Amino acid sequence: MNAIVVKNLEKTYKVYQKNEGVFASIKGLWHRDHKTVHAVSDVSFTIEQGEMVAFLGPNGAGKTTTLKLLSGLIFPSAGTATVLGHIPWKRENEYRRRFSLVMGQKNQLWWDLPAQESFRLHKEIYRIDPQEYTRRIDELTSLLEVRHLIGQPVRELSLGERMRMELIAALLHRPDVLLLDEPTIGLDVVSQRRVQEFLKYYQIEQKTTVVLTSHYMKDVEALCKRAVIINQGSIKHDGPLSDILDRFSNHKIMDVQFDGDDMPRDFSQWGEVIENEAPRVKLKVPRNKIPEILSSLLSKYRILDVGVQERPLEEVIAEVFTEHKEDSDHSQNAKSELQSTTD
Ligand SMILES: Nc1ncnc2c1ncn2[C@@H]1O[C@H](COP(=O)(O)OP(=O)(O)OP(=O)(O)O)[C@@H](O)[C@H]1O
Repeated sequence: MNAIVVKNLEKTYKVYQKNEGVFASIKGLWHRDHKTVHAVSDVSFTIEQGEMVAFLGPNGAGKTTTLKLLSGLIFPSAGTATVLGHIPWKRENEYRRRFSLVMGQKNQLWWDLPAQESFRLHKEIYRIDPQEYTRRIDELTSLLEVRHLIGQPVRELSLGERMRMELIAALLHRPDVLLLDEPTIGLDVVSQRRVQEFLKYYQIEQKTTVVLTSHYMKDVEALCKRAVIINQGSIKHDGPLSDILDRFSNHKIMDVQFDGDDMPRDFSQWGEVIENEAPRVKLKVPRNKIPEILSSLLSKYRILDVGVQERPLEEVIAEVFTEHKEDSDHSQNAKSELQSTTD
């Protein structure tokens, strides 16, 4: 059953353009120039109940805007979306009780008070039974290892501790849908790992539907099987995470261990050297040429060991983003060229 259904969703903003100079400022009093920003244009996807999906894209791609639309914080310019059968921007109380939005860059807890005061407020807002509340606080604080910190003002907590408190506040009412916008941003590797492990455990236990945006591919690899890639407001890929490597990476990494000095000086005919710690070399090789390269190397050199790996997801995704940016830059250039020839 689908938990989230998004169809042709659009969000445009009209942004005031202020030109430089005194004259332009005075002119701006009478006449204002505007430009239209297409934060999200024609986005469609569905997410099944209990699925955990990565929502990926470069800066400014439209991820946060989509999550804000799904939370009902903003209204769309066009299109529809339902989350658990509710239209988010109708802001029905029943819907508010069933989802949570966590933004890594925004503090939702009271800064000067201990986290437990914010938790108590959530208890009242969501009308959580007192016994159930105590049970959930116990469970969440011990899973996230912050039980000893709930009496300390939030401003005194480290970023990682605060983020864990934010997650507790978001999960106290047991939402069926959890929207996570960069939940591990700025955290050190240990805190990131802790948050990942917690989310993995919690999602399996509670079967919560989760949409996760993260620039940190370790989060994505650890937590999600499916990825939706958005760039410049529209969806570029939607499918299993493993497909991204198949679809977008034409290369693999070949790790070759030569026998002592019996190795080539120049590898250019086989591939690009990624790492050379002679007698061990890592080569980026075309995916479809692996058997050919291997037999060529084996026929010329004594090789002790060979391994073939996928390229790091991080690298491939970064390339996908750049490719789409270049595509769009090219089409933009083509459009302006066309414009100038037709003018
Ligand atoms: N309130 C707003 N007014 C005008 N433009 C906006 C507004 N909110 C977002 N935008 C623009 O919409 C586009 C998408 O922004 P959004 O915050 O959704 O991107 P994002 O994918 O979340 O990026 P990041 O990874 O940097 O957080 C950007 O170009 C941004 O400048």
